[in-house]
Amino acid sequence: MAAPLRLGVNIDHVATVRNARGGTHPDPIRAAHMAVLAGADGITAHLREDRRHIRDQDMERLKRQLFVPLNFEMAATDEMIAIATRLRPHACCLVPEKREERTTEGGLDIVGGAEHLRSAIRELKGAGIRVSLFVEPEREVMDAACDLGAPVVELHTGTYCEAVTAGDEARVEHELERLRRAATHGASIGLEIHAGHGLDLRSVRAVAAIPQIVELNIGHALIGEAIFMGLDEAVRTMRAAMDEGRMRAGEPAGAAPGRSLP
Ligand SMILES: CC(=O)[C@@H](O)[C@H](O)COP(=O)(O)O
Ligand SMILES: NCC(=O)COP(=O)(O)O
Repeated sequence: MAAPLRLGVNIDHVATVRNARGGTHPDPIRAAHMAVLAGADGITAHLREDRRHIRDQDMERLKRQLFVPLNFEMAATDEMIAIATRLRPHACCLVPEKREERTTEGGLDIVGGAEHLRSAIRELKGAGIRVSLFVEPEREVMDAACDLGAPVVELHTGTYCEAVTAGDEARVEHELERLRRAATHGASIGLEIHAGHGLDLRSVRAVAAIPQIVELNIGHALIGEAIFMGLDEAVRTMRAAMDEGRMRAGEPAGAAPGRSLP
């Protein structure tokens, strides 16, 4: 039987709206608390090098105030590693970052960047942080992540989500199959499998149905829906869609709200 499926709510874009006016409203930490009350199992925040949304103080406050696991997304730079090892969040997800990009454009280059990543992983693990690598859903990438000593991978779902948005059924099936194969192989070699990027109410069920995936991290679509239905309702609706996807595959519903991560 598959493990329960956790929901990590990414609050980056609450900070995007706050920063548009340079003040303190809306507060991403208040949003994090609301998301947890609505059923989020954890909170994800990406401290980008250019601080375009989440800021250092947000990470400090999240670490101090949250009672659920904090997943700190970051590039594997010396600056970010120093911040993370001082804050000691539950988890760090290492992501590729380009200053000019609108959002994360692909998984980490874990072959070209292997030696740098290996030492970043070692340092973060040494601080007691659970490390995950944001990667493309490919078999060789799973093997390389395992070789680097990462206990967790987050499969990049962006390409699959683009196919869903385009209504291209053949591509949707192709991308889903890549995710299924990578999840199956990754779990078989001992990796914990997460997934995320671009997921919304149309795309989430099929990913939730992949039994090896134990955590989904979702942000932009949720915060966008919150404008129309409120954050509480948006999180509950997403949670219900995830559980529906999991159950369709004959698996149990998701984790109970507030359940702690391994
Ligand atoms: C790694 C990932 O898929 C997301 O967290 C993404 O990095 C979000 O970054 P933005 O919120 O800046 O789009
Ligand atoms: N790692 C993915 C994440 O945290 C959320 O990505 P998105 O839903 O904002 O695209």
